Amino acid sequence: MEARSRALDANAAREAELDAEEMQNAALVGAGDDDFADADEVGEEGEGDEEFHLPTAEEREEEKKSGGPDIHTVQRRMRECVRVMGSFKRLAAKGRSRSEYVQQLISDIASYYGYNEFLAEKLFQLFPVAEAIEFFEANEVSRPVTIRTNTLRTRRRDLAQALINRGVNLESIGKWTNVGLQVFESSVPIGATPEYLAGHYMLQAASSFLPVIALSPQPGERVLDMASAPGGKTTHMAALMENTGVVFANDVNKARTKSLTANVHRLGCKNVVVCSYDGREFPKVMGGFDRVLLDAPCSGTGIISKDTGVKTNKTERDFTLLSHLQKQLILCAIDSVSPDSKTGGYLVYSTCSVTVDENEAVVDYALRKRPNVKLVDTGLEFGRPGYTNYRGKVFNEKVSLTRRFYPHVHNMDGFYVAKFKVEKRVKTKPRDEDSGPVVSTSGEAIDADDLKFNNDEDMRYIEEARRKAMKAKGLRVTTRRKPVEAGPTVVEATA
Ligand SMILES: C[S@@+](CC[C@H](N)C(=O)[O-])C[C@H]1O[C@@H](n2cnc3c(N)ncnc32)[C@H](O)[C@@H]1O
Repeated sequence: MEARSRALDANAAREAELDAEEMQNAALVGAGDDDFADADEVGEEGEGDEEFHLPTAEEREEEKKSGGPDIHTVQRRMRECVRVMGSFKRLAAKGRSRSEYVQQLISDIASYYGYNEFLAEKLFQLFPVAEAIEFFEANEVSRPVTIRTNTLRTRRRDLAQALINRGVNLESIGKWTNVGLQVFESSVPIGATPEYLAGHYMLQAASSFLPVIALSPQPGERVLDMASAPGGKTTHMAALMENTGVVFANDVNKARTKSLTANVHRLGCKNVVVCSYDGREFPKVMGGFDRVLLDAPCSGTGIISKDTGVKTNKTERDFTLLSHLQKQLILCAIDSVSPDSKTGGYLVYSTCSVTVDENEAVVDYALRKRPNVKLVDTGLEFGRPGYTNYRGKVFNEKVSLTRRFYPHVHNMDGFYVAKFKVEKRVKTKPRDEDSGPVVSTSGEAIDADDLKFNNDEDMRYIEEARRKAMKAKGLRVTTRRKPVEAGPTVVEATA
């Protein structure tokens, strides 16, 4: 009886959630002005004379076999599905479920925008229905060209003047940055002007300014940029530090450190040391930093408008491997920060991806494995709060202090920023001769084993993802492999 009542409560809660989502969708549909947002204007019956029919699973199969529907059918179907899902109870066809509309919509999004269905679904799930369409639409449009003034060489107003004199039409990006300029049009190539060659600016996406602003490195500090090539953020940090202290600019990829070194020289950064280690070797190779930036290797789902290959070249396995690598890197980054730093003791974690696996899940994992760190405000003036509850996963409530940035909301690349304060680890009386339980800064006792990177756990997920990927490709699935100690593949994306 009790269980039944709990189930009814859960159902009612889910219904209420869906109703709220419907209202939000309806508001978005009403507010937007893109192709899909005017769905309601065509009235209760939908558009055109022909009544809309949601294809059955069999009809969808037939459609696929015959080479897929024409673009107008797909467009109309997407509009209709968005409209129906904006007010499901009222508009859905009798006997058809919400998941049938969702499946159809995801499949149409994939074919219309050119994604594989796996990624289309993963990204679709991040937003209410109508907003998801806005996100996919925004990925079809290039973001504004932006540059960052190198304050080691010039002032923004002098740079703006010099470029205007060369026929560049530009404006400041926004109040949140005093070094950014947005280029509207230019009669000269912006990556080859004398000012560019003299290092007066860096061609850099606006979103890339955010983690450095959040980290806020100070003059005289010792800073690590753990994954730094080609150096957009390293050189920004060097400038904020006024060429004092030291920035260790590391990247595992030796070839990429060439462009990093070139940028360091061009921009006149004298406080940068370039090195090439796997980030997972820190802090063994070096530690005790006042601040660390981990601009992690990621899937690049925030920069699809720049790299359209992401639409089709990512599988579930890639996300599992990346999340695994990101978790390993973030623990090493935390351990490289000096909790005794007089001026800092901070880590910023960022990615140019919008998936939860690469962002909130990694941050939440770090909080669980390192009880001596806490999330703090990023200090950024805008951005949506990180998810604390996502599709059944519940994260630490402080994850709401992290920030998400989206192309359709902020007109910049999709991005994620989290800022941690690292405090001292406190040990209580030893359990045996050489090790004792660690307690969190809140005094909670933590099992020492729990602090280690759980390789086996992640390898199980990786193996499962490999099997699924093989199945999806129609390949025969081999017997389950034992977890191996192999380092994950590095999938790169530049911000
Ligand atoms: C998002 S990009 C960094 C962009 C850079 N921060 C910037 O602003 O110009 C990620 C970088 O991580 C590097 N990387 C990948 N795996 C790594 C690892 N295990 N250790 C250190 N760097 C790694 C890649 O070579 C790539 O240059």
